[in-house]
Amino acid sequence: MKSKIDPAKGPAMVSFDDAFRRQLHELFVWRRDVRRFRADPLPDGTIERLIEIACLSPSVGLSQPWRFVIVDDASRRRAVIEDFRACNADALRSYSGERAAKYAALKLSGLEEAPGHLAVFAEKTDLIGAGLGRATMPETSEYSVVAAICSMWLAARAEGIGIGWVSILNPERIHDVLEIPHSWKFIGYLCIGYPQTECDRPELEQAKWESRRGPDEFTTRR
Ligand SMILES: Cc1cc2c(cc1C)N(C[C@H](O)[C@H](O)[C@H](O)COP(=O)(O)O)c1[nH]c(=O)[nH]c(=O)c1N2
Repeated sequence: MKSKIDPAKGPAMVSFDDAFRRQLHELFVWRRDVRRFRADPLPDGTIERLIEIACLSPSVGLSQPWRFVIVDDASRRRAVIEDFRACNADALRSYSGERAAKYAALKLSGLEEAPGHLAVFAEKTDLIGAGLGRATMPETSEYSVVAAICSMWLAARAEGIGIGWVSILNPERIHDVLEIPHSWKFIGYLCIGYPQTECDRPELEQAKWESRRGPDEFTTRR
């Protein structure tokens, strides 16, 4: 990718004002994990553009370990949906009583309706970055890919597009269905499309499964 720096003028400066910062905060508040999609298709090139943004994300040693697989093929999509149904049924069996009833009522993927399907992997063996930063923490490859997904998630929301992350899947089955090299680790399966509704609260909170807690609960000082 070409740098935007003009060698004659030096690096371009960019700054962000208060109005932008307020809007950015709204973007964080209104980004949602979306499971309910409208049927409208995504304009051509949308997923490719979101991938381009994801590729601007930080990565350990600049290793860019993200690998994206746009899943268009109907039979592969069906196989992913079947795998989700099987894994979700297994997950339901792990709960009992009121929790089980609540779990059964949740909608935990938009796989059937979403116009876009994107599987995301981390390449663990590639030499890009020459191993910098990974020697003691090889899992930083996966962290880098999660960072890329988060960038894409926010960028999509900024243009009214919803993303839903599906992890109720068997990674080995996803590898088989999509014919993925063994060195790629499955990170997540994303449903992409226009959301039916907008909300500033997580759907799991609305369903009284869990609530978003304040930062004090997760922050300490040493
Ligand atoms: C790694 C990972 C994996 C999953 C998720 C997220 C992440 C980060 N989430 C979405 C999750 O439920 C959601 O982010 C939280 O409930 C908070 O809601 P908002 O994202 O703020 O709308 C998610 N949601 C879902 O319906 N099915 C799923 O399989 C998963 N899996």
